[in-house]
Amino acid sequence: MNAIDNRDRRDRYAAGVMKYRDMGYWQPDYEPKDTDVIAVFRITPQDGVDPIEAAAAVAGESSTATWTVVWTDRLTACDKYRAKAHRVDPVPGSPDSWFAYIAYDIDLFEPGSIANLTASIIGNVFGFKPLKALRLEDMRLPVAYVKTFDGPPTGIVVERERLDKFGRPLLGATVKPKLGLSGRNYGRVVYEALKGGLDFTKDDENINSQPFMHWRDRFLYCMEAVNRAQAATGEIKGTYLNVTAATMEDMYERAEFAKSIGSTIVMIDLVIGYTAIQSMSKWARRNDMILHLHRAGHSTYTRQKSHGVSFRVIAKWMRLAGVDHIHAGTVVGKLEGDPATTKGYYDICREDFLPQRLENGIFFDQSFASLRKTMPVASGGIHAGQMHQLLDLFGDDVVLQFGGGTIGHPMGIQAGATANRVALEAMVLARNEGRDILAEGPDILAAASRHCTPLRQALDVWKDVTFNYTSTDSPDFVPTASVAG
Ligand SMILES: O=C(COP(=O)(O)O)[C@H](O)[C@H](O)COP(=O)(O)O
Ligand SMILES: [Mg+2]
Repeated sequence: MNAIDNRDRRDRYAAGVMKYRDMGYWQPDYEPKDTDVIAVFRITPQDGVDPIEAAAAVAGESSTATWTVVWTDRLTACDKYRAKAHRVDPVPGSPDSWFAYIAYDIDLFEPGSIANLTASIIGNVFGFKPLKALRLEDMRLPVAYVKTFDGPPTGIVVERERLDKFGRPLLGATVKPKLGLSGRNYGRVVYEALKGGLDFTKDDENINSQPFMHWRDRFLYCMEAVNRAQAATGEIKGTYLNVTAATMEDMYERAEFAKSIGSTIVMIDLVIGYTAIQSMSKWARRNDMILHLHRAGHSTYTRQKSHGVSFRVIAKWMRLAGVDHIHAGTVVGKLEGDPATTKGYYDICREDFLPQRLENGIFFDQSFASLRKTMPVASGGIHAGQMHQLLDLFGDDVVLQFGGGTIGHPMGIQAGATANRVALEAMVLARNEGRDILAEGPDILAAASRHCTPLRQALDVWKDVTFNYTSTDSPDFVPTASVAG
């Protein structure tokens, strides 16, 4: 039944409770418009709940509906404003769950607001009783909507120009231990790591302004370290100063101070929320600063296939919201990261037009309408012995970040940084010479380590360290045939 039938039926607006599919939220013949937002959810209905009714309910509750018929619908262009579930496919290998496609008219969303988009799409529906679980797998964001966002303030191309570094991944390190260092000792770590060969160091997600180190101490000692390392090496260096704080006023104060003492980059955590992220993005754009986003907290809702929001959706939202860097996984390191799924995240950050790639979890063609590109960051339990795999997986436009894998080096932080820089340059050279770095990687590293003691020591300590566990979030292929309504 389509929306027109609904309007014509006298019983459509009789008071009482009616199935969502009968209220017009299931329209199997609906052809999404180019300007529609489309979401694909993985729905796991409660036992006995029809998947089509469940899909219609998600469409209803994420757009205009409530649990009972309301006559005030008739005061609106309700056919237009109702989200339309239009396709439901079984999830292969998972008999209890279904992929439901839902189209939303663009007029349902305020331009340029992730807060508004998410208040609809992930607002009420995740707690809906007829569903055991619900996951937002992917979204098609129409060009007309993408164009209402500013996107990354700096982007990959301009970041490289400011750094004057091209043709290789950038190298970074998260300062460790995460908590407890004084400002002066913290600055020492930054200096050693940058002097030894890294491009960036960074604050960890939970370093803000604690009793052991107030933020101004950290910023001042870090910038002294950056300036000294730049002078010593003749290269541009940076350190991501985490401005995450309790209020926007505090974050602006910290960001202004970072800029005033010469930092090129500031950092925020995902936990500050979408509106705060967009505000900091506007600030970074006005102030010619690179904005680094640490995705702290994301695994609470991205990691399980059956419930939550895929990180590929968060990555799309963050490119629109406008961050220059985003943590996107390592595949080989200590944290969750299926190779195919992770490739999808990297493509979202770096492509201007991303075609549907079901094997990478990408359900839709997606144009980014010339928004600048976000630099993905590979971080979490990586070391020099994996350099061939990292370069093969991620290519050049990535920051490879070795925290423990720099600071834990047996001969010290500078040696750890040198090991990573030499391993990277040896691998880039081998790749550029046309060698098969994946197959020959260990030999290439071993050869480079003959002339670089720090690299030899790094390989001796870490070369056998791997994190081989089953991924919790791999793509499920989607059949082309849909279930008839
Ligand atoms: O502190 C680290 C890594 O330190 P180390 O290099 O010592 O393991 C970061 O918080 C993680 O990368 C976050 O994870 P993700 O990057 O997946 O968001
Ligand atoms: Mg961390």
